[in-house]
Amino acid sequence: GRTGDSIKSCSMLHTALGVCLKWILNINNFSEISMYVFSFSKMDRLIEHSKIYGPLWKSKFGSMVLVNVANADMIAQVMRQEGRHPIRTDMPHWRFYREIRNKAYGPLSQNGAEWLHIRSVLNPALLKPVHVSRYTNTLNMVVTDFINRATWLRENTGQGIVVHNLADELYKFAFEGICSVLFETRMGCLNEVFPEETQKFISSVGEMFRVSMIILLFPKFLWPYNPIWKQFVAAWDHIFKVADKLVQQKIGSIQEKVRLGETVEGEYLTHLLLSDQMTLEEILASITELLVAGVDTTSNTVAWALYLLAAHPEIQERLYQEVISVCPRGKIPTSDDFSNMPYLKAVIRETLRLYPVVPGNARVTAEKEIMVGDYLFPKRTLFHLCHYAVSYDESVFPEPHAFRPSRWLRGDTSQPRSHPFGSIPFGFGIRACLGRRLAELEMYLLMSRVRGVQSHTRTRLKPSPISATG
Ligand code: HEM
Repeated sequence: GRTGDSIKSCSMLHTALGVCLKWILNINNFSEISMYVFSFSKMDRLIEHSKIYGPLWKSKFGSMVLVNVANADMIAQVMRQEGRHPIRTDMPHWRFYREIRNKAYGPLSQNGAEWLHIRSVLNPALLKPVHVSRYTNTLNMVVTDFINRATWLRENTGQGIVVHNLADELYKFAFEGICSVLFETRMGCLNEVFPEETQKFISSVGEMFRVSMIILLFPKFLWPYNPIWKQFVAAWDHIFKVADKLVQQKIGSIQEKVRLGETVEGEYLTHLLLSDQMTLEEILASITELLVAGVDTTSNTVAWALYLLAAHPEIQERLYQEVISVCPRGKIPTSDDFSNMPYLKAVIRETLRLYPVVPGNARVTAEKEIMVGDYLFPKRTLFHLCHYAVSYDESVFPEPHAFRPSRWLRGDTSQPRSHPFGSIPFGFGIRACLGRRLAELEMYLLMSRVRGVQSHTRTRLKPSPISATG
């Protein structure tokens, strides 16, 4: 639903903007640029380009010149030369918003030594498996609510067979899940009546991302006169307003506990507020950026995984057998159970190879010149690492279009081990995804219990013993 609508409105916007940009700004490659923003089918052009131009070619994005890298060895070369403070892009529009509103920067928008400091504070509670496993109960409650809601929707609006708008429902699930961890608060996204304020918050996040790439196509001096910039600012204002309210609520409840002499316990936000390693403004900025980075990514991956499973009953069956062997009779899984579910992990891993929600990522070599292949690139070269193209390179993954989770099983000797940089859906190195462990836990918890709601695909499935509880 949401994806379909946005693609429709995007293609109109695409045509209109293409004409305006060619005319006003003399930018001719809007189709190529738009593929980053709008759809996967257009991403296939990157594969075509890598076949035509080879593993390294230049292109333009607005006024920026990109060096595209579509070869696993060369991607490894770029990533292994990144210094102590890798830069993705300067994020000038995100930074400009923070400048004019006097806000702090978070892990996505900050660079240099300040970025390293932010990561050193945020990393432990999000990346260490032992810390992340503490969010299991919180997330399991969200999964239970999601399953209840999906079951209700299927029975009441889908003639007992279909859950309509599953992508929307998964988005709400991911939003609720991440808020429950980051703000230690339930937002009510899975309630029968969807809170209006939460809806506005979600719309603002979507709006901010939608216009974010478009702004980059205009020179900075034009931003203040551009209606799109105003939308961008309004969206961020709303995101920060709601995040600020949630953080203030948490501070209020901590103060109340201290006043009553009670022990203050909590998870992520409480931990950040109680340690004095960041100012309140910095905490707010970081939490907000974590939130915007963590919703679409997780929900889209689960949506693709369910779609792929529905098309591959034999893989679905194997997954189901694994899940019930580890969690029989409706046992709710814990994080420890996933070490005995290699196939579930492989299903998610293969989904991320086929549909990496971040199909390519950027690196600016700020600190030194770097060598890629036989070429020496100067400082400040902006590389676009084309992970999507490499994931479909048959010399890296034989039969690259096949959905084959067994590629990722350790014991599977039927195929050669893939190149370590052939598919890196969470990035690599010290600037890699901060939410990886949380996203994986959230996806495994959902996928191991969701079988009973997969009938959105109109495939009749055996009812899950687990969904019967929810
Ligand atoms: C399936 C889910 C996800 C995928 C595939 C994904 C993928 C990525 C990728 C590819 C990057 C860029 C890495 C690089 O440049 O080397 C990234 C960065 C980031 N991700 Fe994720 N992500 C996911 C979920 C999440 C979640 C749930 C959160 C928040 C809890 C999150 C927070 C971040 C942040 C803050 C960064 C920026 C890190 C930095 O610049 O220091 N991500 N993610």
